[in-house]
Amino acid sequence: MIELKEVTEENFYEVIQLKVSDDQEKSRFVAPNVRSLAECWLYRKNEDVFPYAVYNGDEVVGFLLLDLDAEESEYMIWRMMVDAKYQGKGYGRQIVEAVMEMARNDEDYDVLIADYVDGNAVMKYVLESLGFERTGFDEEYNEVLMKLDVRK
Ligand SMILES: CC(=O)SCCNC(=O)CCNC(=O)[C@H](O)C(C)(C)COP(=O)(O)OP(=O)(O)OC[C@H]1O[C@@H](n2cnc3c(N)ncnc32)[C@H](O)[C@@H]1OP(=O)(O)O
Repeated sequence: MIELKEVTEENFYEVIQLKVSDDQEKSRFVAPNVRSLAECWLYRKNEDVFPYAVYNGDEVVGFLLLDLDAEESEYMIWRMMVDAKYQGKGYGRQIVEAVMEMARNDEDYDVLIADYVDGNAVMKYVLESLGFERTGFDEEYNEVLMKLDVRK
């Protein structure tokens, strides 16, 4: 079972050392975690971006970046990744399920969105199998836009 914990001084180095596979990196499925953390600093005044270290027991196995849009009542999985050596063990699915639970427990929010780069078969499968539906395609970023109504 995974656990989401705030990124702190304690786990920061582990988080930035996490890596996806070479193929996933070449396909640009996700930005490096160090960039995501830099973006958290950039947008810190908005107070709506939340980076998490994903733990399995004492080990940091992945990273999650949430972006909350209160006006649109939307939770967004901006970025998520599982280190290449921990992939295929169910952690990716558990991350999405954990965010679904957070959004459901937050009465101000109705919708969860997550966009993936076209060709990311694992992310497509995980989101579709959890009930997300395709709402469009972003030509600029080559991303499939996915949405889940968490109130249904
Ligand atoms: C919003 C965004 O951030 S989109 C970007 C997401 N991040 C990335 O793509 C970065 C690189 N990839 C990763 O970090 C990981 O592969 C993740 C996060 C996408 C998935 O994490 P994992 O821990 O490997 O996933 P998990 O073990 O939960 O398996 C997911 C499912 O995909 C299935 N799967 C594996 N390979 C494939 C494939 N090629 N095609 C379709 N499904 C597949 C698995 O069988 C599993 O199915 P199940 O849940 O029914 O058993």
